[in-house]
Amino acid sequence: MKSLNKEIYRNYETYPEKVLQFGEGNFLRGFVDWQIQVLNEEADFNGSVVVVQPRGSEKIERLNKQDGLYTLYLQGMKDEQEVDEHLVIHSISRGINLNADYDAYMELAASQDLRFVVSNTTEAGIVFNSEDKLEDRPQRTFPGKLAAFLYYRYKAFKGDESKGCIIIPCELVEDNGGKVKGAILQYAAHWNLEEGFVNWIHEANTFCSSLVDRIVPGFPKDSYQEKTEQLGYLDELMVTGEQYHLWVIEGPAWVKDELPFEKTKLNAKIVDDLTPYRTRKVRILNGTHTAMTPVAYLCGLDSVADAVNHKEVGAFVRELIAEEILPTLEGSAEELNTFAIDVLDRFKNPYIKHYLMSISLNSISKFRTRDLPTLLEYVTRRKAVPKRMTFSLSALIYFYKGNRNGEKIELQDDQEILQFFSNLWEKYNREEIAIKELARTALAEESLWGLDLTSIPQLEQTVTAYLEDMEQLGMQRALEELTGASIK
Ligand SMILES: NC(=O)c1ccc[n+]([C@@H]2O[C@H](COP(=O)([O-])OP(=O)(O)OC[C@H]3O[C@@H](n4cnc5c(N)ncnc54)[C@H](O)[C@@H]3O)[C@@H](O)[C@H]2O)c1
Ligand SMILES: O=P(O)(O)OC[C@@H](O)[C@@H](O)[C@H](O)[C@H](O)CO
Repeated sequence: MKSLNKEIYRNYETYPEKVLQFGEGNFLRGFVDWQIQVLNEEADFNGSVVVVQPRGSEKIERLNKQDGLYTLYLQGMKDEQEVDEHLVIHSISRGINLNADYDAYMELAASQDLRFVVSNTTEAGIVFNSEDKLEDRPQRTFPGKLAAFLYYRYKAFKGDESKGCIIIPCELVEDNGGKVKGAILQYAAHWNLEEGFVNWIHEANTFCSSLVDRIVPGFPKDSYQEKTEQLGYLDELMVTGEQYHLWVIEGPAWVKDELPFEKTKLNAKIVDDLTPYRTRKVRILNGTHTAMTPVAYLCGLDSVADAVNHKEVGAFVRELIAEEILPTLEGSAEELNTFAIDVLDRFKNPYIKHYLMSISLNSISKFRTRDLPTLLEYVTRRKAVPKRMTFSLSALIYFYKGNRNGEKIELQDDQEILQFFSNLWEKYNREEIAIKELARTALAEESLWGLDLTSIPQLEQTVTAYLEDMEQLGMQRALEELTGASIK
């Protein structure tokens, strides 16, 4: 069978290269590149995307082998109807392998057409590394690469202020636009770049923070064969995602003229302040994902849909949202409730299999940013610990024991974090410490949570009790004890 490329798929227009994209991952391909295609088709955006890989080069080579083409499945509810559609995305003109062809990257910096930069380099990507040099080909970090790119552009156009870029990071990090700009300025200072460049960064470029929302589980490993037979071609870059999408971009109103979302069916908006959208999404959607994962996985479940459809786990998830997450958020209770109902419907999407293990990646830092604020706010408002969120925290500590019914769990987190928990559970297994001490040591570790959690009244005792239940009864029965208790 042939592979997807422009020999077998020719039916599309090509456009000037207007967007530089840092990241070749599933999310950007299932979200931004699809939106660029819709902007071209419905609003004359007239632009294509050049992709660079923030680290490595293997996926860029695969992208180029397919001439930037790939099949996107969008499956789920749309306007209250079930929709299962797929289309070939052709908005990517090419990928540049920065290790092999850095010159092409420098040439792109001098392009008249280029106007936008987008990125998704995970929570770990927006960083400064003092070892990066301007002369590196390429620099190690994403901001290092972008700082060099913008400097070549500044030089190529002799500081022309009309040649700046609109930079829209998509990383799920607060103030992502400000953080990228801060890192660029740090590189400018570190590399002793001239004041004119720093002024050009401020005056000619617009850094827009953004909030993205679409569940994109990515490559359909369970249904790839079936999909390939239906399509009649091989596609290593196939992506699956839900129908729902929201892109909120914080920036000046004139950005609407350059990104004409309003002329399209896209659920994308340019706003003055994205904070309310972000807090709501991160606490309700991502927070619930992260909080349910260790509980559901240790009950023997593998996907988000399995979890919300399970009697006890589903009830746990719904009560967690209703009783603990929503009451700790600011804003209209009705709007928050509607958003939460939609999120639960999205979790049940029968078309996509969103694996709990993929959500579990870096769970400790995710709990810290997505769930701990709920726990702390609840304690402040109610003067008591939220029992379901505390149960999740206990389940998370239990998950890092690394064992499900005798099978090893492939934990994915920073090496130091994995080592910390492995040492702790080994001490417990050797009977050197009891659960109480294990709970205290884990909760007191500020490097994990950003604060000493034993300072929260009743938290240590509650976590100890839940961990004892988990150890003695197993997760399913420990959960039954909890939900049974909550019904009384
Ligand atoms: N998949 C989703 O449903 C979804 C939805 C919204 C947001 N996100 C965000 O996207 C990220 C995951 O992206 P994905 O789902 O496309 O996964 P992916 O594994 O397909 O892509 C990850 C991308 O991040 C890059 N990357 C990883 N670590 C990096 C680092 N230290 N420095 C620079 N680049 C790095 C990789 O090169 C790759 O381009 C997460 O941070 C998540 O919060 C994902
Ligand atoms: O992608 P992660 O690993 O940061 O988080 C897992 C999920 O919570 C996340 O991917 C959501 O599905 C997404 O943020 C929805 O917009």
